[in-house]
Formats: sequence, C-alpha cells, structure tokens
Amino acid sequence: MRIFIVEDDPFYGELLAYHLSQNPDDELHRFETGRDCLNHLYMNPSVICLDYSLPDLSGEEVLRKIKTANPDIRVVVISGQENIQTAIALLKLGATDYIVKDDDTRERLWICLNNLRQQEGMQKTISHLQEEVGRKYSIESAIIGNSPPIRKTFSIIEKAAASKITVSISGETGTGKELVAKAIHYNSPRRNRPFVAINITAIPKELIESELFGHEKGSFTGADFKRIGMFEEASGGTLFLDEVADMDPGMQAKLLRALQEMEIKRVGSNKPISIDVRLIVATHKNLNEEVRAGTFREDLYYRLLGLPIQLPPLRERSTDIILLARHFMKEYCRENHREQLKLSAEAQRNLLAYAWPGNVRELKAVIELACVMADGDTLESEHLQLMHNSPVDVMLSEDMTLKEYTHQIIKRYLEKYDRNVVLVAKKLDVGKSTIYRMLQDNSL
Ligand SMILES: Nc1ncnc2c1ncn2[C@@H]1O[C@H](COP(=O)(O)OP(=O)(O)OP(=O)(O)O)[C@@H](O)[C@H]1O
Repeated sequence: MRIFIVEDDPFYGELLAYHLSQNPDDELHRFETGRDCLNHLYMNPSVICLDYSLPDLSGEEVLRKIKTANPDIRVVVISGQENIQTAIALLKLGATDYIVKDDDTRERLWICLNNLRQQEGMQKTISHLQEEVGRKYSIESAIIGNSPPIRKTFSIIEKAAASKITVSISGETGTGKELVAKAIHYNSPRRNRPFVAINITAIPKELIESELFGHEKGSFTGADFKRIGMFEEASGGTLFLDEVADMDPGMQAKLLRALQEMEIKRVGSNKPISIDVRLIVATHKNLNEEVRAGTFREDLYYRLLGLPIQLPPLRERSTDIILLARHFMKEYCRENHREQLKLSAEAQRNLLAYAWPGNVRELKAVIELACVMADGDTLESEHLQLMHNSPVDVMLSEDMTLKEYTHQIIKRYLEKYDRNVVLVAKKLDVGKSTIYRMLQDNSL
C-alpha cells in the first residue's frame, strides 16, 4: 500500500514511519502540513494517517478535501485528545478510523493498516472476479453456436443488455436459458450488481412468497429470523425467475401487484419496500398455451412477456452440434491439462444422428464422459454413451400428425445434408418433387 503519514511533529512522524516501515511491501511518504499532503494526492495513496492538529489546516478540513478529491482514499485520523463527539463527526465525514495518541498508538495503527490491507486485497479479488465473470459471459465466447437461430439470439441479447426491458426466455430443458439470462445480465450496465436466480419448481409452494419478498421474524412457524427476499437481494441487479409457468395462481397475483407497483411487502409486514430489479423469466412450457388453458394469468403474461427469446432445441440446430462438441472437448482438455483430442468422423456422424432430448446439457455430459473414456488422441464413436431415447422415440413424444412428422424428417435430412435435395431424396427413397413441393409450401 502507498501510505501518507501527515504529522507536524517531526520526531513523532519519524517514529510512526519507522514502525510502519517494518512492512517492506508498503511505500511510505511523510508530510508535515495539511497543504503539503493535499498537494500530493495525485500520487493516489491507499491510506492517509492524518494528525488531527496540524499547523495550517484543521484535521477536519483536510479530511473533507481528501474525500472530495478521492472518496476511495482511506483516512485514519490520529488525535491527541480523546473526544467522542469529534471522533463521531470525523467518522461521519468518511474517516476509516480514529486513533488516540497514547502508548498503544503504533500498535493500533499497525493493526488498523493490516485490516485495511486485507480489505484492499479482498476488494481487488472481487474486482478481478467480476472482470473474470464478465469475460466468462461475454456474449459470443459464452454462447457457442453459429446456426441462424443462435445468431439471431446474439443480436436480441445485445438489445436486451442495453435496456432494462423484462426478458422472457422459452425453450426445452438444457437449451441454455439460464446461460442467456446471465449473458444479458453480465453485458448490461447492472453487471456489477447481483444476478439472483430462483427456480420456482425447486421451492415448496408455501415458501415462494417469503423467498421472493422476504419475511419478518415470527411471521410464520419457522421464521426465527428476519430475512430479505430475492427481490431485495437482487437490488440494482437482475432477478432470474426460472420455470415461472409453474407459479401457483395466488403467487401470480402477488407477483403482478409487485411488478405493477414496483414495491414488495415482506411476509408479516405492511411496510412497502420499493424495488429496482431487471426481471428475466424463463420456462420450458409455452406460456401462451398456459394462458389459454387458464393456468397462467393473462395480465401477468403480458407484463412478463417483454422481449421474448425462443431457444430452439438442439435437434433443430444441428449445425451447432459439432461446434458445441468441440467446444466442450476443448474446455475439458484444458481444465484437465490434457492434449487436445480430435473428433473422429464416425463420432461426428453419431452426434448428428442423435436427437438430444436433454439438449446442450446432455451434449456437454456426453462429451465430458467420452473425454474421460478416450485413451488415445481421438474421441471415437465407441466413447459416446448416448443412453437416452432413440431419435424416433423423442420425435414420437411430440404428438404430431403424420404430415408434420414427415415434414420434421425431411427438414432434419435437409439440414444434415446441406439442403442437397437430390441426396436427401435418394437417402429417403422419395421423389425429388415431393421435397420441392414441400419447399415451395414454405413448410421446410
Ligand atoms: N449455446 C451454448 N453454448 C455453450 N454452452 C451452453 C450453450 N447452451 C447451453 N449451454 C450449457 O448447457 C448447460 C445447460 O444450460 P442452462 O442451464 O442454461 O439450460 P436451461 O435451459 O436453463 O436448462 P433448464 O431448463 O433445465 O433449467 C449449461 O452448462 C450451459 O452452460
């Protein structure tokens, strides 16, 4: 730390400097007047040990000027008199500590500076981690994919990050809804404030209100302490409500009221607390259908819809499969200090032929396990444990008409074979004209 010692008594100043010089990592500078100290603030000290009684300016005046010039500089006031009122006034003005000159001063100053050193270290670690997280969620390096739907998602995320609009993300399990929510948050002006995620289905129905809004002590059996809820925790940041379609009707009404009034009331309290959160909601269900079925309030639906992002299942963006597989292989090898693995042509074919009911999450798990199993320098098809349902099972679970199934099959083949109609017709043993007719229908 760069430390200024401001003390008009040269002997006492020297004594403090000698004592603090025991830590060779610190850089010490001595000044005998308030003005001299202020003239050197450009050196950006971490801490100023300030004598309260200086010949030119009062300690209070110097403190005010330091804090105006740079509120981050910590000021430890050292005073000849033990005066509680003065100490309180100085602490209110932003002094970090108030130490009385007596036999223990050097010791207490030493402890105080060590505490500040720790705080500074923690602050640096936090800033470093914030930067790191920001980099981790920088849009294009976090979200892998080059398929048209994913490229479209990038541009929507950029728009969402630049505004405070509510975002609603839909998509099957494992398609990356939470990842997209984090990318929006960490690329928005709120990035240095909290990202708080809550999964509605993971919390018992009767506890959701207190999880979201908090509760006062004794407001219900088991509420032994006052607790702030997720809305307050996410203050200034982003609240991510996952599986929002599963919220029960009573809670839906309370959420709607909170969003309309931009205030919440903790359970057991009547005091409104204003909220400042950006909301991102996600669901694997079709919210519109839930509204039609009467299980989701229409007014809440319109409030939450905001900017909708639809994440398609992996089987509908097969061009991303190999890209993602290679990405997860690279990540795995880097984290496990292994030589980068190659992906055999047959393994690629198997990956493309599989339907990925668990989407990207499943692909990641399959690739990680395959990397563990691969002994040589290549990941082969035998290393891939594709245990879930066959593609046919997955497709059949979607309850479609025969015509729709036919469309899905042809669509998948066209994607797989680079829209080469002749090749697809040959593979499926149908006439080219059937495929051309469907293409003209705009249904493919
Ligand atoms: N496009 C992508 N690029 C890189 N990783 C991805 C991508 N999409 C998803 N993932 C990874 O897949 C896993 C699942 O993603 P995530 O948890 O965001 O999915 P989800 O849709 O929120 O799932 P669920 O609905 O089950 O909560 C995570 O490890 C995530 O980092």
